[in-house]
Amino acid sequence: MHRPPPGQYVTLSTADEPYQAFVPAPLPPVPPLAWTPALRRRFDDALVALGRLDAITALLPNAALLLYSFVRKEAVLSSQIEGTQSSLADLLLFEIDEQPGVPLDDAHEVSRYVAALERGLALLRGGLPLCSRLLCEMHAVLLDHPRGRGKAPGEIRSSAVWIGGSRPGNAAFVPPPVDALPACIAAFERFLNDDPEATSPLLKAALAHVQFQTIHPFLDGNGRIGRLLIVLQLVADGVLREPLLYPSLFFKTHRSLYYELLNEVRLRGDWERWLDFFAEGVQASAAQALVTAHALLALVNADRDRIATLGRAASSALVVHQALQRQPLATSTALVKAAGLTAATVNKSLGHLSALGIVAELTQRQRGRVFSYRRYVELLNADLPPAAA
Ligand SMILES: Nc1ncnc2c1ncn2[C@@H]1O[C@H](COP(=O)(O)OP(=O)(O)OP(=O)(O)O)[C@@H](O)[C@H]1O
Repeated sequence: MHRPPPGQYVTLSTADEPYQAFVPAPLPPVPPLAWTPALRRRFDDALVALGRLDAITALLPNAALLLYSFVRKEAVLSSQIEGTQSSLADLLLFEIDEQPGVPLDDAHEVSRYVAALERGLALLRGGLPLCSRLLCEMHAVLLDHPRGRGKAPGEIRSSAVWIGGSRPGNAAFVPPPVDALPACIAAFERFLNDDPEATSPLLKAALAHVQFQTIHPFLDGNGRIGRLLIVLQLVADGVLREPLLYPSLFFKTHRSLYYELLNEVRLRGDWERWLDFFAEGVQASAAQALVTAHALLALVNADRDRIATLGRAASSALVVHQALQRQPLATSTALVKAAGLTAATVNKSLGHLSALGIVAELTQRQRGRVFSYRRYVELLNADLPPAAA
């Protein structure tokens, strides 16, 4: 549906060149959304898929261990949209201080995405509502790496930004000027917290994502903070108990449509096409996460059964196996720490797990050996695009 642009253009200029910046009107959209039966259906399907995904955290005892890897997978994908080349294995290697196959900065940058999500979750669980303070704190963590430090980490921008083009005058889109930011952000915070009216969580996440990108409150990292906000908000609103959803694969796969639909909202007030795309993305991501979760849990259960045949050695090997689910690439030192067993016991267990074909040693070194829970990592990589595999 086409409407007038949901906001106002203001004319500004740099070096005598005029340009127009867009200041979005507060959410929710006016006039109200056109809920066609097809769009309702999309939202229903997405909510059902989210419910199924959420259920695994309650129903399956090992599901909490999935979180570690799922969060990292989302970090890799979201950061690839931004242009980093780090793969999941690179990130896991970086985290254990092993040299990844890509520039260290890339892996470092991706690791900050994981840390930013953890920071946001901790603040949320500590009682802070979704607000600009929380987003700024996450942003400070996200940009805490060599390339990010010059881009005002943790601060609302104090200069103009533009998207597409070499200057505001030839940009595809110029977000609100600095002096309009406080009012835009205050209205955005109110919307996230159901003021002036409650909005159902999935619709809120969809509308908020566009609004956040349109406001572009930071100098850099808006895409990643905006994608993190989707998952955080679903957690804040009780749709998911844990951030198990990774929507960035969908956005990455359909990146030009993603950008086009963000534009269509601003240019023509066409929220409905965006909502349809967003709900499809959430549904597809939740369904994919569920498939991956079941495959991982089936593998873990099958491997547990095989480990149980080890007899007396089984109990220590099961503890190491458990630690490997949290950290599917790990040094033996890290596994000693995680398992709470002696180095000798862990090394013996790793020997058993290698003999069973469950783990593989990657370095062929005597010291600082790195073990991979091979099939587990393969399954996590299964739906990643080739560049990330
Ligand atoms: N035409 C557009 N209108 C509004 N937002 C847009 C448009 N095109 C892109 N965007 C948003 O801007 C984000 C990029 O902003 P920014 O560079 O600050 O974020 P990033 O996290 O560093 O990069 P990326 O999103 O590419 O990972 C895109 O992810 C998208 O969400």
